[in-house]
Amino acid sequence: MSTATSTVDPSEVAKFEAMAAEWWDTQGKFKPLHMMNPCRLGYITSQIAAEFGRDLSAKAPFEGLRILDIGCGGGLLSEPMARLGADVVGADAAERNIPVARIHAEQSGLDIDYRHTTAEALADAGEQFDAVLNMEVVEHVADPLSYLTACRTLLKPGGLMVCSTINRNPKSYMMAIIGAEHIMRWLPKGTHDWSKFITPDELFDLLRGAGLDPVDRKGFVFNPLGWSWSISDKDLSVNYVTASVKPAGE
Ligand SMILES: C[S@@+](CC[C@H](N)C(=O)[O-])C[C@H]1O[C@@H](n2cnc3c(N)ncnc32)[C@H](O)[C@@H]1O
Ligand SMILES: [Mg+2]
Repeated sequence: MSTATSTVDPSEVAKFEAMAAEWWDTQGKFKPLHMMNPCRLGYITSQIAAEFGRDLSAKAPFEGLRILDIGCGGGLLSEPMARLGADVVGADAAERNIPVARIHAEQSGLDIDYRHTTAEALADAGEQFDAVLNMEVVEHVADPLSYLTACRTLLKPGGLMVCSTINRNPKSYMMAIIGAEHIMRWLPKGTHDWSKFITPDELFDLLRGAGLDPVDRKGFVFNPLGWSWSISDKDLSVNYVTASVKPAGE
């Protein structure tokens, strides 16, 4: 890895190094992310289309857009962005994720630039993007404000960041830790540290502190009857997502 690694929490990254081989196993440790994917992709694509005036029914609606998937894991979000025509960089602090993501993209006939690096190192190198996907990462970093500030630097003026994480309250402890790790055993015990979860108001404050304008927030809600996820305007009690923009002219 290149230069600064200040916002990387090595113990958090080690958890993902240990699970790297399982990224594309829909029944494996990343089952919750696979189950969430249609729902979160609906949100991400509609936010990007709205910000950049794109028609999602077009053949390659994101053509000409440069998108960074920071904390890309195995590329569960990078791949659909590339399919929509975007020029995608996927970056992750866990080295073992990168070959897993690369091989899967190759097998899928997709050209994605996967790199073992950090937001800080990309920012130091002067890289800039139209959109940054920052999904389920901020609860795993050492210093959320510095990390989000690096992510802001990575956006072009007028660029969009979509950032999701997990709320911090008794219900999120029951659902994301007791439910997902201990009862369903979707994730290894200890994957999430409840104290690192962030409330939506705290995340909006952090985003503003990083110099971004938060413009939207929605909940991702798991429905155990339909075994599916949906978007909610009101229920941000466990999983949620935000959209924010870098002011133009900066
Ligand atoms: C829960 S996974 C989310 C993966 C992907 N964003 C998704 O939603 O499908 C979190 C990922 O963030 C990575 N990560 C953790 N800390 C990071 C950091 N400081 N910089 C970049 N990636 C990081 C981990 O290695 C892991 O792949
Ligand atoms: Mg997480």
